[in-house]
Amino acid sequence: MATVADIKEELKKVLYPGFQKSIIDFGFVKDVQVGDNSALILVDITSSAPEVEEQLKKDITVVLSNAGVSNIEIKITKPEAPKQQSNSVSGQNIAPQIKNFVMVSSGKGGVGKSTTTVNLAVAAAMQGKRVGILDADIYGPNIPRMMGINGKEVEIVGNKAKPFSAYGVDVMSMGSLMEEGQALIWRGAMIMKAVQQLLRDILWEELDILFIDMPPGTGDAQLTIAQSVPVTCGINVTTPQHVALDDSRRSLDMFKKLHIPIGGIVENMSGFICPKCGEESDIFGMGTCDALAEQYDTQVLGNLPIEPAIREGGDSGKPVVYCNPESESAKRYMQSANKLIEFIDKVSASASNAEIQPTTPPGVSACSTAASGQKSSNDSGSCGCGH
Ligand SMILES: Nc1ncnc2c1ncn2[C@@H]1O[C@H](COP(=O)(O)OP(=O)(O)OP(=O)(O)O)[C@@H](O)[C@H]1O
Repeated sequence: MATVADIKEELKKVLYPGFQKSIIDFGFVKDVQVGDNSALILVDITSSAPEVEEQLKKDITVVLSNAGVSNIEIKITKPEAPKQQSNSVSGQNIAPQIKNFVMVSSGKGGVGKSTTTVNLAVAAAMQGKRVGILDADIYGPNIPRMMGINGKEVEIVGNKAKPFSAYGVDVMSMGSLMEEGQALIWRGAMIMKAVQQLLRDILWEELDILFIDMPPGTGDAQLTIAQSVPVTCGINVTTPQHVALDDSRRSLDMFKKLHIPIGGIVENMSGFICPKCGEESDIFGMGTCDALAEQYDTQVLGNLPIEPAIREGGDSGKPVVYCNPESESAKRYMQSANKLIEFIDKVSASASNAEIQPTTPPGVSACSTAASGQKSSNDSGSCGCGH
């Protein structure tokens, strides 16, 4: 017969959905009682989402059945879901201690979105702002490497995770919380839950600006963030080629549909600065974002050249803006951050997400019916609701 200690040992295999830690390590298992081939497990969780409870019941049952326990009773207590009227038009903010949220997006991967996030955030911190980075790029969370905190253990305080601190910036990444490759199979409801946890279950201090590095494209994660907090503005990172600009338009259209003010466009890999002679030459094109910015009634925050120092800074966890402040790119990141801060100051007071609140119950996105057992109209992970 399994003892209480045996059962607890087995429960260490049950990870809290969206996190790398087990329900035992989180301290969520409040009581274990064993009888003749039976076990009663009491679990107290912090999420009110029904899909988290469902997932845990399934995982606990599998683990204990495999250990030979046949009669398993699981009781899960959780906080009551926030009340929401079906026709709710009130805005939501699940991280009210943060003054401004900046969503950093790109039409596609590899254009330098994370690099830009890191350098703009560090530049803003160097200008005296209290800054955080939330790496919500679940498909390629590379902020930890770029900020030099790769592989560091997350500190848990109570039921929450403490952000890391690097270059004067608070940082938390999906990459620090989940197993490698774990998110690749995520769809709809799981992505939304994970993204909300990054805002709610992380011990963010009072911040002036939280930069949110989004997964490329326009999907569930973008919509969830926009519904969960009033995003002050969105910025788009793109390379200058016309094919890249087409993808950027989708990303800029998404900001418009989500009622997010567009803070500007960063034209990355705009020309090449030779490390030997310092001369700037055109590779992918330069200045192509000016027309795009005009079309969307916004500004170009900066033109960042291809500069080996930027890539080296990313790979070695030493952001160029901090570690090589005399470089041309560091100066341009500083100017871009300045422009962004000016924009934030202008629109901060009016940031609201009241117009995009879901009319579905909490925990179920207006865009995904996965949690209610129906198949989503768009199973590719992107939002199918027209937003
Ligand atoms: N201006 C630049 N000069 C030189 N290298 C750059 C520049 N911008 C980005 N890079 C390099 O390009 C690579 C891709 O950048 P990054 O990871 O920031 O892109 P991303 O858009 O966030 O990609 P993904 O969304 O796929 O994670 C990195 O190795 C980065 O160091």
